[in-house]
Amino acid sequence: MLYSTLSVAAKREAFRARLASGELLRMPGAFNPLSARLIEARGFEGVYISGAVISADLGLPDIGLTTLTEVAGRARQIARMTDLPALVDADTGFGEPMNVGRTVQEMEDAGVAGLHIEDQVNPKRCGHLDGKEVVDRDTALKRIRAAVDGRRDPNLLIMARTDIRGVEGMDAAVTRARELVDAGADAIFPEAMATLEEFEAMRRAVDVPILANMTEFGKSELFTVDRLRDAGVNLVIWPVSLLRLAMGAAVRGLETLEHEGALTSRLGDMQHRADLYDLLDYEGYAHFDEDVFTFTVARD
Ligand SMILES: C[C@](O)(C(=O)O)[C@H](CC(=O)O)C(=O)O
Ligand SMILES: [Mg+2]
Repeated sequence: MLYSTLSVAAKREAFRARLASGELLRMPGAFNPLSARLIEARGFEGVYISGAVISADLGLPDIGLTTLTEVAGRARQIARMTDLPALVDADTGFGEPMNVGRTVQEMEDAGVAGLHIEDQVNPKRCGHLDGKEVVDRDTALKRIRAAVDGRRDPNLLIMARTDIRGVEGMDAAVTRARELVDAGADAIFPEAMATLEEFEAMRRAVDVPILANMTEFGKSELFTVDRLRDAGVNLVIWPVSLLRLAMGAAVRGLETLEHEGALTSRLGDMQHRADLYDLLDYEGYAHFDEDVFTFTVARD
């Protein structure tokens, strides 16, 4: 009922512990608070909060148009709805290194377990598109140092994302990843790795957890969880996948409505009302009503 039953501190601690255990944590992207509930109910280990999804949800492209306030607000709505740890996409940190410090504090207050900050120039773009640019080494490291300085809860996971692979190649990516770890990053998100061998090279390069981005229609081949685990990956995200699936279903549903004038033939594709109510814990609210509001007042 209502929000997560765990405190934010407990979620961060659990996230750190699971990462330290070496298991591979699967974190599908929640496109809204309700889908975070579904991810938890299906037994996944975490929830990813994607910048691309937040932008798309607002009808905007993912080119740095969203503000810190919008992203932190959505992160709060999603993170509070689940007992799972949430990892949020903080893009380039929303400004200069000083802003990055503030971004970290806002995200801490929003209740996420971790966030990632990337080394793209502003305005950023999707990491799987051509023509992106990265900042110089100094600026990239300053962003991470500012993030670490801004953090108040040592259990908040600060992940550095590097986009340099798609710009300067794999050697540069390995060097940048090592430098980001030296600057204080707790984990590395090597963006747009093309092959499993590239993930393995990144695995050998740093001794902190690494993340694999299994976004569709991008630069990376889509590897299974088992193959990523064997390559030594610690976290995997499918950032936009649930939104893509839901939008794909919406397109097909609208087509049916156009052609058939009713959605009867699509009922099997829909989440049943009963399943929605389970997810929302309607029953818990009903009991609450009974226990709290159904009482008799004695008159004498
Ligand atoms: C992970 C990502 O940063 C996101 O915002 O979800 C995107 C995903 C995408 O656009 O497919 C990315 O840059 O990879
Ligand atoms: Mg993003």
